[in-house]
Order: sequence, then C-alpha cells, then structure tokens
Amino acid sequence: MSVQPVFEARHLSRSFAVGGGPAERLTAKLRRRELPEVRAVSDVSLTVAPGETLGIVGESGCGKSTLARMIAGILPASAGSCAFHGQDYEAFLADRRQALKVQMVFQDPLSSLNPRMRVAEIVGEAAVVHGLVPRAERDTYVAGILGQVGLGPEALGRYPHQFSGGQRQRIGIARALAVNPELLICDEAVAALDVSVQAQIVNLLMDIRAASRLSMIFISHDLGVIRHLCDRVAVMYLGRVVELADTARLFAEPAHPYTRMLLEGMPRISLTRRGFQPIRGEIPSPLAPPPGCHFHPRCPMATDRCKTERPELRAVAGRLASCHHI
Ligand SMILES: Nc1ncnc2c1ncn2[C@@H]1O[C@H](COP(=O)(O)OP(=O)(O)OP(=O)(O)O)[C@@H](O)[C@H]1O
Repeated sequence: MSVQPVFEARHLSRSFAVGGGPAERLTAKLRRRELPEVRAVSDVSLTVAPGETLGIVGESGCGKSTLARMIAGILPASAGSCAFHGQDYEAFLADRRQALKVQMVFQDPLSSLNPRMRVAEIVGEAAVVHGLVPRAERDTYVAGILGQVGLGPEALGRYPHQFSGGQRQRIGIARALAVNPELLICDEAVAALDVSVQAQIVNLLMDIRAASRLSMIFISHDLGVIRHLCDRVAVMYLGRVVELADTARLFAEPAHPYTRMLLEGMPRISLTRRGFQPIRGEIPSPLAPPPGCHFHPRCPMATDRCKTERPELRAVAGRLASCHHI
C-alpha cells in the first residue's frame, strides 16, 4: 500500500501577462487584445511523501520560484490544483491555523524578516496568535526553538540587523519551525550565504529533518546541495518538469539530455567523456518557447520529431522523463 503524500500538485500552471502597466492593460482591454503572456509554470504534477525532501533544480527563469510560491499558497495558480494530505488546498489554506502546516524559508533572510521586530516576536508571534502557545510562555518557547537552530536565548531581544546572514537564515528557519510545519519549502535558502555558512545551514536542515517527520521541498540551482540533501529531484526546463527521479539514480544515470547538460556543468563530473556533447546556448524566451520539445534547440540528440512533437513526461528507465530518445 502506498503512503499518502503530505502534498500533491496536479497539473499546476501559472502564466503572467507581460509589458502590462496600467495604461497598456487598459489599451489592450479597449482593443480587446490579449497582452503577451509568459508561461512560468506549465502542467507540473508532483508529490512529497512524509519525511521526504524533494529537490527542484533548473536554470534561472525555469519557474522554480513561481512553483514554490504556488505551493506555499502565496500565488494563485492559473490552472491545476493542490492537495494537503488529500484535502483540497483552497479549503486547507482558508483555515489560517491549518495553513501554518506549510511554511516557506526565503533566499534573503534580511528582507523576509521584519526589521522593526525583535526575534522573540518574529519567531513566536504566529504561534501565539494562532493559539499554539500562551502569550506568557512565548519567550521560553522561542528560546527552545532558537536552541534547535543553534542560537542562544540572548537572541530573543535583538533585531534582525544585529545578526550575520547565516544567523538571520537560522532565525528564518526558527520562525518556520515555531508553528510546527509538516512541509517546509526552502526557495534558494542558502544561495545568498558564504559557502561555509551554506554547509552549516544545509546540515542544520538535515538535523531538523532527522529529528522530525518534516517534509521539504528544496529549491536550488546548486546541484551539489541538492545531491546532498534530497531524496528525489525534479528537473525543470522552461516551466516544465523534464525529469523526476531518485537522487542517486538521477546523478548516476541522468536520462534527459537537459539533466545531463546540467550535471555536465557540475565540478568533478564529466559526462563528455561518455561522448555527450551538450550545446550550451541560451535558454529560449519563455514568451515564445520553441515548438515540440522546448529543449530541442540546445539538444545534441534533437531530430525532426523533437521540433514538432512535445514529448510527454512518462515512466521510463526507473524515473519520469520527457524525451523522445530515452
Ligand atoms: N510577477 C511576474 N510577472 C511577469 N513575469 C514573471 C513574474 N514572476 C516570474 N515571471 C517570469 O516567469 C518565469 C519564471 O520565473 P521564476 O522566478 O519562477 O524562475 P526561477 O527558476 O525561480 O528563476 P531564478 O532561479 O532566477 O529565481 C521567468 O521568465 C520570469 O521572468
């Protein structure tokens, strides 16, 4: 019997109108013309099991953050749906206390922490407001959470600007943990930090995961971190998942030419020795994605079929992948 996922996304898509200032929107409306749209996320389906960490990788602009914000419930989807433990997501998010079960840790801890609030309030207020902790016990509760993320109780009365980048990210993680989440979404949570601090934060997340059944979605363009932390990995290209596999399998035997290209760019891994010569090139504009397989203009394996027929994401070679040549 398969375990029910904590979270499930079904066919999620999100488009944005571009070039649309108020005047342009009005003109377009009067002329009954549609503004051009960028398809940031297209038809993405995925699940996260209890205790599982799902990685999402891809080059800049492939839709990782848009997907993260839809999963966190802070950006509505244009199409598709989500479920939390099988429950409809709209109903789940409408219950503010329940919605706390999904938390997000952002890339830039300084801009995501209120500069006018002390750490005790930043970390503990949501737990108090939603009745998880009595107000009188807030600081003791927060001190305990700060201990879990490696900060001492002296942090309670300080403001975000009094901490280093790594400490601020610990505060961001503490704020998320304080409301007992079941799903933590980390969107480039270590990208802004020095390499040694990145390692500390990644290890902290691994410790937290080991101590609880916390599920995570970990978004990063850093394949080294993804490999270290994640159980499964979804590779995105131009808004679509092109490969989804167990981490060990993905790194040992990448199936999609785009995954191979990404891995080829990793230090110490050379797939070119196996005869794969990726064409690096630029990512095409998401405003006008290439027909057929979106990756075909950069793919050394592309044939005429790839130029016209979009490959479906299908179960192949022990994973999901969308390529006519696997
Ligand atoms: N609010 C918006 N309005 C218009 N276009 C947007 C908006 N948000 C994202 N996009 C576009 O959607 C696409 C996906 O962006 P997104 O930020 O999700 O990608 P990403 O993979 O997270 O990139 P990065 O790694 O650089 O953060 C991009 O083409 C981006 O320009």
